[in-house]
Amino acid sequence: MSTERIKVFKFGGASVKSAEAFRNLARIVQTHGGRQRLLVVVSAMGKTTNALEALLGQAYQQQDVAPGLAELKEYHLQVLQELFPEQEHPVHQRLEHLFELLRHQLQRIASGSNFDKVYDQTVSFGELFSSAILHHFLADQGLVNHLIDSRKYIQTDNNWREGRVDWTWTERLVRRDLPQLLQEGLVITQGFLGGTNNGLTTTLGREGSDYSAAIFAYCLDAESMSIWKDVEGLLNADPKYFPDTVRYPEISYQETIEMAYYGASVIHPKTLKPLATKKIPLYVKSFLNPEGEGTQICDCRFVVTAPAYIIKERQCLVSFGVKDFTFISEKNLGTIFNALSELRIKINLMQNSAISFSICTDDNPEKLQLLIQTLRDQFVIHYNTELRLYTVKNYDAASINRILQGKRVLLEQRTRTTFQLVCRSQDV
Ligand SMILES: Nc1ncnc2c1ncn2[C@@H]1O[C@H](COP(=O)(O)OP(=O)(O)O)[C@@H](O)[C@H]1O
Ligand SMILES: N[C@@H](CC(=O)OP(=O)(O)O)C(=O)O
Repeated sequence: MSTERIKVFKFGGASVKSAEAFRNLARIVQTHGGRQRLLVVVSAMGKTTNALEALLGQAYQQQDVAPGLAELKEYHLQVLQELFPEQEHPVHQRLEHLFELLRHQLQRIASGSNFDKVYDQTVSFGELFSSAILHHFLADQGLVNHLIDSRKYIQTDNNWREGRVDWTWTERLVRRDLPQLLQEGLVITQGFLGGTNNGLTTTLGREGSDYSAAIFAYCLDAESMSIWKDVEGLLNADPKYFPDTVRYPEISYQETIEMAYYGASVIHPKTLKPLATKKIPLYVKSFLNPEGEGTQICDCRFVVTAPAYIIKERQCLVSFGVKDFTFISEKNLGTIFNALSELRIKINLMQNSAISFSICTDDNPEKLQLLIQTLRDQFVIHYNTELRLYTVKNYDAASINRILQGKRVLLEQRTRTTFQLVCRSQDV
């Protein structure tokens, strides 16, 4: 069966946050997608994943989850009520059932259990809710669609909260079933979720639905993938921080991978590799202005039109000093890197001097305490939190001046193309 003309659309939390958002999504599918050969990947509604994380935290500490659960259910039921006013509609029963499963799941959580494993079994409900709603809503709009369970297709190991994809199995399963289903109509599935070979749920990392869509696009040799966002495309900065952004009409995979790596939250960093491998173009489009040109990310030569500004919030700067006035040696560095790798702590920036070594990393208090416990006998460790990491790609004098203005710099680094600095979050 030919898989040539399949397209993949991904809709994030913002594009399914309300009943009106679901209606808008259906219009986009009708106008820009079509009735067949389109795979739609959907994230949890609005901030549902955050709400589920909070519920999980309460359940883990044996606190009462009832009020939070009721609030989350109420949010979903309100949207449901607007989209499906008739009470006999099967979607109502389906959502009731899913919320009952979630309630049981939260009840079962024991305080000593493997937190990361339980996380995946719990936080995954957001996408199960949204995909069930979308499946029924599109069907009611006359858009024939199959709802598939992405946990049965995206196969991962049990690296909880950041499942590593088994590409061979995933490709085999996707190619076995989906081309046929895609000939018959649309296929709807959940972003963010994977499954292990013994039937447990995994997740692919926060905001990982872009990556899910790219995995399906890769396995189906898709013609293109489009991610529908609340911005006009890939911009040179996050408009939530910068009032004067410009859109890149076309940009290379390489440039975008680097932006995502440095923290441009518009695209999950793992998304680009599968697409670049098969040269599948990625369109970043606005669900608020679907006719807009958006951005095409492809195998092109990028001509720099504006420096890119990237901000990573909630950073922590940790410095390791030797205790005996000897220098930081390769052996010392080896010890530090081993501990970081064991604890899965990612380095966002690093720098060494004669007697100390510093890293900038995402602020995670639990992991930081474990790191200190592991290394405190060998190093003097100091840390600062509530920091921000700024990166300017393709910088010039004006962009550096702009970033430096009003900041007390804790650490600064530059290469030929990239300027980075760490400063306090309150220095704006
Ligand atoms: N360089 C950038 N270009 C466009 N948007 C950006 C950029 N950097 C960060 N963003 C932010 O990404 C947001 C969209 O991504 P995200 O919230 O993850 O979407 P969704 O969850 O709906 O998929 C925008 O609202 C914007 O604030
Ligand atoms: N719902 C998950 C996965 C995701 O990708 O969401 P979004 O597309 O809304 O960023 C999260 O919030 O992490």
